[in-house]
Amino acid sequence: MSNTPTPPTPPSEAPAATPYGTLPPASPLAQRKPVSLPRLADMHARGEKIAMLTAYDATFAAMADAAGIDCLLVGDSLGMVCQGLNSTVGVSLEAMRYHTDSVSRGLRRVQGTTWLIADLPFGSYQESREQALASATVLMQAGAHMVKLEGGGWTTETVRFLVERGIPVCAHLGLTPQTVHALGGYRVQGKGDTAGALLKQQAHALQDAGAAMLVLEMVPAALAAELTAELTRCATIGIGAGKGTAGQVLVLHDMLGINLGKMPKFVRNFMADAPGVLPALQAYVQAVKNGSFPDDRLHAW
Ligand SMILES: Nc1nc(=O)c2c([nH]1)NC[C@@H]1CN(c3ccc(C(=O)N[C@@H](CCC(=O)O)C(=O)O)cc3)CN21
Ligand SMILES: CC(C)C(=O)C(=O)O
Ligand SMILES: [Mg+2]
Repeated sequence: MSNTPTPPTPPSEAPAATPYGTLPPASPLAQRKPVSLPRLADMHARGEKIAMLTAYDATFAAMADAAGIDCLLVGDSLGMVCQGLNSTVGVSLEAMRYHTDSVSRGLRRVQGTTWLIADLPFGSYQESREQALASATVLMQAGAHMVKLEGGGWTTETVRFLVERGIPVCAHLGLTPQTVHALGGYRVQGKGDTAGALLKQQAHALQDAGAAMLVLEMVPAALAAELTAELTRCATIGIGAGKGTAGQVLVLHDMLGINLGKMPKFVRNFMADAPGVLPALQAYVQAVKNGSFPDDRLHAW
C-alpha cells in the first residue's frame, strides 16, 4: 500500500443527455447547481456575466436551460410575441400566470437549474402595495422565483414591501414598455445630464429598497456602465444598454431572428451562424459570458 493520496474523482465522462441533444462530457452544465439569489450575487461579485432570455413556453424553457442560460424571464413581451398585441399594455395577470406555469413546468421536466423571473403586467401593481403583493403571489405560486416591475420613484416602496415579505424583486428602468404611451414611443431613455441623474437616483433607491436585479432598457452605454459600477448589491441586466452591465437579456424570438414588427437595433440574430436552435442558444450564452455580445457600435446608443 502506498501513502499516495487518492486523486480526486474526475468529473463523470458520461455525456449529459437532454431532450434536444447531448452536451459535451466535461460541460459544467451537466452538474450545474440551481441558480439562486446567492449564486447570482456571487456571479455579480466575481464579474461573471449573467445570461438571460425571455421564454413563454415549456419547450423553449427546457432548451434554454440545456444551453446553460442563467435566468429566464417570462416577459410581458409575450403580449406582442405570442398574443399579437401592439404593446404590452393589454397583457393580463392571468396570461402571465398561464405562461409562467408553462415555463416552470418545462424547467421541472428537465430538472432545470434556471432562475425564473416573471413580469408583473400593467395594472397589476400600480394601485397599492397590497395589490402588488397579491399579483406577485399569483406568479410566485405559478413557479416564478422573482418578479419584475417597471419604473422608479413611486415603485421603490412597492419593491421594499415585496422584498420584506420574501419575494425577490427585479426592477426595470429606462425604456419601460408598459408606459410607452407616456414616453412617446420605444426610444432611448436617460439621455442628457438631467435624465441620466434622475435614472441613477431611482436606481440607487431601488437597490436600497432591496431590488436584487435591475433591467436597464435602451439607455446610453456610458450611463449603464457607470451605474453598474456603482450598484454593488443589485445586478444590472442590459437590453440595448451596451456591454458594461452585469448581464444581458434579449427577447428569445428576436435572437432567433423571428419578429413580427421592426427588429430593434440592439438585437443580434444568433441563428445566422448556427445550425439549429440549441446551438444558437448556446452561442448566445457564450457571447454574453465572453463579452462579445453586445457590440457597442452595433447594439447600443
Ligand atoms: N419582440 C420584442 N422585442 C423586444 O425587445 C420587446 C418587445 N418585443 N416587446 C416589449 C418591448 C418593446 N421593445 C422595443 C420595441 C421597439 C423598439 C424599436 O423599434 N427600437 C428602435 C429605435 C426607435 C427609436 O430610437 O426611435 C430601434 O431601431 O432599435 C425597441 C424596443 C422592447 N421589448
Ligand atoms: C425585454 C424584457 C426586459 C421584458 O421586460 C420583456 O420581455 O417583457
Ligand atoms: Mg416586460
